[in-house]
Amino acid sequence: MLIVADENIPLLDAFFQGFGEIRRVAGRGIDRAMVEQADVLLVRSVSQVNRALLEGSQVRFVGTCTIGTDHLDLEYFAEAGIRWASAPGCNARGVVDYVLGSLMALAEIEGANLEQRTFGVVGAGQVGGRLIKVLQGLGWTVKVCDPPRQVAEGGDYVSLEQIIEQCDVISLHTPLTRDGEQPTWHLFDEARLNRLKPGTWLINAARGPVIDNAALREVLLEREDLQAVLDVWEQEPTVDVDLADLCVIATPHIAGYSLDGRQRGTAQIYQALCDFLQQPVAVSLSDLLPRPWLGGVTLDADTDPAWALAALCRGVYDPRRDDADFRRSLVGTVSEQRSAFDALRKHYPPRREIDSLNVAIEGQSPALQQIVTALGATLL
Ligand SMILES: NC(=O)c1ccc[n+]([C@@H]2O[C@H](COP(=O)([O-])OP(=O)(O)OC[C@H]3O[C@@H](n4cnc5c(N)ncnc54)[C@H](O)[C@@H]3O)[C@@H](O)[C@H]2O)c1
Ligand SMILES: O=C(O)[C@H](O)[C@H](O)COP(=O)(O)O
Repeated sequence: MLIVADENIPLLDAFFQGFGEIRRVAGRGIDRAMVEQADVLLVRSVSQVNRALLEGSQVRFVGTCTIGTDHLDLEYFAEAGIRWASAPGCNARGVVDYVLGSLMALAEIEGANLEQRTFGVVGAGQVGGRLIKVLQGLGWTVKVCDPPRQVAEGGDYVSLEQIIEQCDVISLHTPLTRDGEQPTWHLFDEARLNRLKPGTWLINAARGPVIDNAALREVLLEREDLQAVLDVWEQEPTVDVDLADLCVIATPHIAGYSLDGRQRGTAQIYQALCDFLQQPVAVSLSDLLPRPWLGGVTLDADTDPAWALAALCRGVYDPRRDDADFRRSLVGTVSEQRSAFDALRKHYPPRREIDSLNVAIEGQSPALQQIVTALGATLL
């Protein structure tokens, strides 16, 4: 069996060498000739997998080691009888850590009290759902917009217009969709961006085109009160440098790049391939993932809860280092910037998720206990 795989998929050998030959290719440059003889194609989000790539090949299984599936032509797969799998939720916690780290940075930069803000989460799936749980666990006010879930399940949801009118912080966690009842392409267009409440913080760690980037650039130029955090960009790996300059935090699509999340993505696709081939699962991620290394922290019961919250979140992940590296890369020609975008991602340093963190509290402090539990760190 020939497996053609994006070279940036971690643990390829550990999971897949038992199946046959693994041929590594650059994900962004995958072409027909590379996949023609492949039985299995393993990708990440940078490869467009569609009829133009696969027609005439012998590929029967496509696995994307990512949450997002907007780079896959699922209609064509159904028509061609190609089985596919993605990795739902694999790096959702990494994105939550990114959002929390961004909130802590913004609170510091703006001198804002997070407890007094109203949070809006748009998209309550794997990522948004986890984020909502953390924010509610902290006792903060959260409004949620998810029309597909509202229709399917009912529940306590608000409209997008209510989010825009009522929220001080808006975090986007929808898939990128162009069709259907609730398409998200340019969900935040010029009109909606202009209606944001004064002082709104807008965070996009979903997919770039969920926000009209050109419109956002114009609105940010006009409205200095708004703060934007962007991890994803409309024309990745090309970035609108003027827009990046106007963002308070700008990063090269690394929100979900926790070590755990990336390796979990590979493990989920390995399991899906075993299922497709009707083979037993023989390799386990827990045997491969390095032991948690964030270590332990001891908090005195007198520690100020707001300080503890910021310190714990920043200890896990502070996006300002990635922001600085990214801004340094936005020089030279467009082609150099595109290469730098991919290089920052390819050589991304290992980052652990918050459950690697053990927190002990010396003395009795229900407020600190609530914070540690809400964040998902391990309370000793
Ligand atoms: N930046 C990163 O590194 C990174 C990492 C992981 C995931 N992502 C992206 O984050 C997004 C969310 O991922 P997920 O795993 O939570 O997806 P998910 O499919 O689990 O959840 C998405 C939710 O959005 C809702 N939704 C769909 N259309 C909507 C609309 N018009 N308005 C409001 N809600 C809508 C769905 O009902 C669903 O509940 C995806 O775009 C994914 O590709 C980015
Ligand atoms: O969809 C996802 O899982 C994330 O956006 C993921 O982090 C994308 O990473 P990439 O496939 O571009 O390496």
